[in-house]
Amino acid sequence: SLDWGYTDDNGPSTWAEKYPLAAGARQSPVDIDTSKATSDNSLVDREIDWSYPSNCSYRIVNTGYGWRVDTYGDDTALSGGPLSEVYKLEQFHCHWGATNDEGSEHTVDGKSYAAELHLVHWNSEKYSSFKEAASQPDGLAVLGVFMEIGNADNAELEKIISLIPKIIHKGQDSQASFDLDFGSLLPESKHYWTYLGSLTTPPCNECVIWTVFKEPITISERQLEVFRSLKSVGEEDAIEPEEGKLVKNYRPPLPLGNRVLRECGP
Ligand SMILES: CC[C@H](CNC(=O)c1ccc(S(N)(=O)=O)cc1)c1ccc2[nH]ccc2c1
Ligand SMILES: [Zn+2]
Repeated sequence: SLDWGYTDDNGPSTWAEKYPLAAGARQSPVDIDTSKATSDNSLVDREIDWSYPSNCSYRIVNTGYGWRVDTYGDDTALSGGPLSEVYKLEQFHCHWGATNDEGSEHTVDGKSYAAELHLVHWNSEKYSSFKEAASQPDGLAVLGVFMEIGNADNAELEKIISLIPKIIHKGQDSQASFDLDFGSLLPESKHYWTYLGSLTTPPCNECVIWTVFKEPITISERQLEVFRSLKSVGEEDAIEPEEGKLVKNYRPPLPLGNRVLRECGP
């Protein structure tokens, strides 16, 4: 069985047994209590700036915990906002729930969204590899984008969704350099919250500067169902067809504690 996962016997409440960092004081996700967010001048008009060439995505893989698109970071850049250096895009992935009233990892005043997209970057100015950066307090920068159910398909997401039938089982991947307009995967408004946190999956390293956009993007119910058709087990694991489906892969919020939650944007 999986070392960790999202079922009752290996889910988030059990992670600290094997991954002690999961019990730390700087864990993610958190509930964004908007009354606690400070819009101090430290971020005033320090908008977050990103630049991604449309051909930087080269592979989609079923990690057993969801899908992940691997990217060439060379010509990508994330800077500004809470970041002091330029970070490069390493990969992006998504978290979702079994029903549409749950699924995001961060919540806003207790409200969950149907899913949450994570664009994972690393501090290539200070560190020499993603893995090294993942062991540093300012090593990674993750952009969180809420996804809510809309009537129309999200055309950019459809390019990813059309590849999912090729990676139904854990470990399968598809080398597809697909053209993606990241602009459509990010909200129009650059209004965001930011705080210091962690990876939301084991080993839960406390190495992430989180930036969560306030404005959600939309995804259709059909597209979300395709995410839920992924399996957490390999092709060789002979199990019942309905078993092993990745119907949910989100970690519920952890206490913000005495961390500062900053807000920026119009
Ligand atoms: C250090 C962990 C890392 C694997 N995990 C991740 O890269 C990762 C990235 C983002 C998020 S989220 N949901 O917060 O955005 C969660 C996990 C990782 C990277 C390289 C490694 N080499 C050997 C082991 C190993 C583990
Ligand atoms: Zn994530």
